[in-house]
Amino acid sequence: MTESKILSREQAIQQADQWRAAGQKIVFTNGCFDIVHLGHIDYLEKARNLGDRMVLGLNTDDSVSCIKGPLRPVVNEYARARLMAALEFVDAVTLFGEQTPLELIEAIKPDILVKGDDYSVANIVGADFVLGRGGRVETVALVPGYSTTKLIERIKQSF
Ligand SMILES: Nc1ncnc2c1ncn2[C@@H]1O[C@H](COP(=O)(O)OP(=O)(O)OP(=O)(O)O)[C@@H](O)[C@H]1O
Ligand SMILES: O=P(O)(O)O[C@@H]1O[C@H]([C@H](O)CO)[C@@H](O)[C@H](O)[C@@H]1O
Repeated sequence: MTESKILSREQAIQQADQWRAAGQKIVFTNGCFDIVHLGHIDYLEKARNLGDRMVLGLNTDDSVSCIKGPLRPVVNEYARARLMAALEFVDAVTLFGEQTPLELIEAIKPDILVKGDDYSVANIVGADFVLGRGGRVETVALVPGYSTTKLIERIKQSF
C-alpha cells in the first residue's frame, strides 16, 4: 500500500539516512498541495527526476491555515498525504507543522532542494543549508494557469 510511504519525522530521517548510505541522491520538496492539480504533478515528477529518491514535506492543516488563510485547507492532511503518497515519483511523505520546513530540511539533509519557480532560490527556505552542504537548489517552471486558488475560484463561479 502506498500509505506506507507516509512516515513520521523520525522514520523519514532514518529512511533518508539509509538512502544516503546507499549512495542515492535525495531530493526534497515541500508544500501544501491542497486540491492537487496538473502543475503539482508536473513539477513533482520533474523534481524527482533530479535525484534518486524524493522526500516530500507536507504542511499540516494548521500550518496550511496559517499560510493560506482560515478557510484552507479544503482537503485535510490525511487525504493530502495519501494523494501525495500515491504518486509513483514520491518516495516518502512526512507532515510538518512548523511555518517553514527548515527544521525538517536540516534533519533530512537533502542533496537537492526543489520548488516551483514561483519561488526564487533566494526565497526558498532551506536553500542556504542545502547549498552550504554542497547540495543544489532548483526551481521548476510553473505550468501556466494552474493553482489551487484558481481552482477554488472556478468552483465558486460554477454555483
Ligand atoms: N502551476 C504550477 N506549476 C508547477 N508547480 C506549481 C504550480 N503551482 C504551484 N506549484 C508548486 O507546487 C508546490 C506547492 O504549492 P501550493 O500547494 O502552494 O500550490 P498552489 O497551487 O500555488 O496553491 P495556492 O493557490 O493555494 O497558493 C510549490 O512548490 C509550488 O512551487
Ligand atoms: O505550497 P507552498 O505554499 O508553495 O509551500 C510553502 O512553501 C514555503 C517555501 O518552502 C518557502 O521557501 C514553506 O515555508 C511553507 O511552509 C509551505 O510549505
